[in-house]
Amino acid sequence: MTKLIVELNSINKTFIDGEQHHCVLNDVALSLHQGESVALTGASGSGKSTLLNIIAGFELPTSGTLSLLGEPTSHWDDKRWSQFRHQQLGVVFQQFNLLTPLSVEDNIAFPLHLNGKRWNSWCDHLVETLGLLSLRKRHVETLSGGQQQRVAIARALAHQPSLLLADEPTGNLDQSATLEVMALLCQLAAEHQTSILMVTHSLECADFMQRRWHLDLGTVHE
Ligand SMILES: Nc1ncnc2c1ncn2[C@@H]1O[C@H](COP(=O)(O)OP(=O)(O)OP(=O)(O)O)[C@@H](O)[C@H]1O
Repeated sequence: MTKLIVELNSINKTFIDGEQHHCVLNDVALSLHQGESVALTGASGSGKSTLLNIIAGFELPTSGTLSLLGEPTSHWDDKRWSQFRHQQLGVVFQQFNLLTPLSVEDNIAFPLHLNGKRWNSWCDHLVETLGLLSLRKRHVETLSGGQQQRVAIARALAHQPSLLLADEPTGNLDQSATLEVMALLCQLAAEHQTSILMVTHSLECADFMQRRWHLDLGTVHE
């Protein structure tokens, strides 16, 4: 059996808004192994981003346990969370979240700096595969949406993370760019057995993933 990258047990998340208690996740139990890919689907407001935020440590569950790479996170301090995010986690956002004053190359190198690493042959491979070779020195704000999304993917994979969280990574792209970017994302993640958890509203994108988790009324159906 391959390594367990994410394990959620009896996860509950309730947001309190004044007198109102809003239960978003109800007794969620899930596991994601090394190299597996999962599409996370569900209606707007069903809790997809909340689940991603809990796995990335940006939000705490109300109750339940989260283990990452086999380690329970309940006693992790900020330093341990930062270490996990810098070394093991890659994130692709719908709005790219690139560092706009920087070039393509500097954006991709950013996670390497956080880990005390230097540009290497894997980065060259990412740049070439994602069609960014001629754009390396360009400032990211001068690029098209599709080009920026490819930079975001390169940046998320540059440090060879164990886990890639992607929130609607092709939400801003047209149909043909979506299919191309999805295929590249899967190919590159597979090269280092990176597990993927991807939020999507598109069944076409979901089909690129091996499994599907559907969130409905706080519960995940596979
Ligand atoms: N910080 C917060 N405080 C209060 N309620 C919140 C908070 N964050 C999220 N929620 C509520 O939790 C529910 C789930 O939100 P979430 O953003 O996880 O949904 P989603 O499935 O990602 O939606 P979408 O597809 O529209 O992005 C929503 O009803 C939202 O209003």
